Amino acid sequence: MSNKDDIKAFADKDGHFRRQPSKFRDSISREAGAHFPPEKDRYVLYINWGCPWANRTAIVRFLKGLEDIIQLVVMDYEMFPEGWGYSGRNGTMENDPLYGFTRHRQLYEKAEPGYEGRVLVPTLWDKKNETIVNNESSEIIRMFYTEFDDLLPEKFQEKSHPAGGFLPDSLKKDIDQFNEWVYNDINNGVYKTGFASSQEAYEQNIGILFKALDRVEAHLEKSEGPFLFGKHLTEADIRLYPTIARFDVAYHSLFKCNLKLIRHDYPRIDKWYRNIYYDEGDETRGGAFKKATYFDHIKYGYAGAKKVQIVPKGPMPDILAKGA
Ligand SMILES: N[C@@H](CCC(=O)N[C@@H](CS)C(=O)NCC(=O)O)C(=O)O
Repeated sequence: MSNKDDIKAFADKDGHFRRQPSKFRDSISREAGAHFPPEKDRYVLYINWGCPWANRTAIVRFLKGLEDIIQLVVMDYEMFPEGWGYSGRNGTMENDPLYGFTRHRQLYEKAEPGYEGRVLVPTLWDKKNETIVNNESSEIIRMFYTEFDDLLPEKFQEKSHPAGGFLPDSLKKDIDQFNEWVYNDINNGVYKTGFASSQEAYEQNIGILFKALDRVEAHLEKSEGPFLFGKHLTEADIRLYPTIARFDVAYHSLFKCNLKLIRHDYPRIDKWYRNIYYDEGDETRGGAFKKATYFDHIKYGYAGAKKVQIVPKGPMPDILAKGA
């Protein structure tokens, strides 16, 4: 294994972390003749509960009511020497339910013998063609919004969503623009800060990260709320949530993103976050976000990624109470 393949040695020579693009980029499509058409019991979503990118996809699977259509396989939060895998600990699977594999790399090798790229979660697997459809979360969530609608009851279809879908045409441009800086400076910004291997790279990225959080706080001040783009949940909320849910409990300590805490210093972001986490109504389809948030997996997962033996306990509680 070369240094570059080691998740714990992410930064380049100049000290800056640069994320590698995901390799598998096919699509499930409801168009006639599609190679990966939407079908019940055909696709499997592999995740762990620590990973924020995997978290988005699990959230959308719940939000769309796809639980009976797309199988979910939850691996350990621990990164083994060979990468992601199975242990049966903490409610995770004991091994791959399709093939009995103990490491996720074996699935990538089944899809592509001799595979040498990164073994990532989330992974969307096609049981019929025995291959990986896609391992890029931003694309997987968009397939989940629309491509299974013919198999879903009307209430879960995009046309029934009060805003016209999680990515409504009327907001698509604004949400795409919002996603872009949120991805660069926040979702990936925490990694650029946490995996920086020089003081200069760390200080540069932590400044960018907190400026972007200030920008979200200002955005929420102007928006009618309670969501980022108004009265209804959209992709912008789905993509920001996993990072905020990890912020105080993991990034603040383990990734040294410690200029401020969400709960103390960003009242609007914190209110937005708690509203989404605790919601059990129609907007979150009965609590999709809480169901997909496992604080212990997050804390232990990031401690493992940073090779820290002792898992920081605080701040407590993991999330402030509903009406606090
Ligand atoms: N751009 C990808 C990133 C996925 C990703 O980096 N996942 C991490 C876990 S949080 C992973 O599997 N890392 C293993 C590695 O890089 O070797 C996505 O959004 O799906």
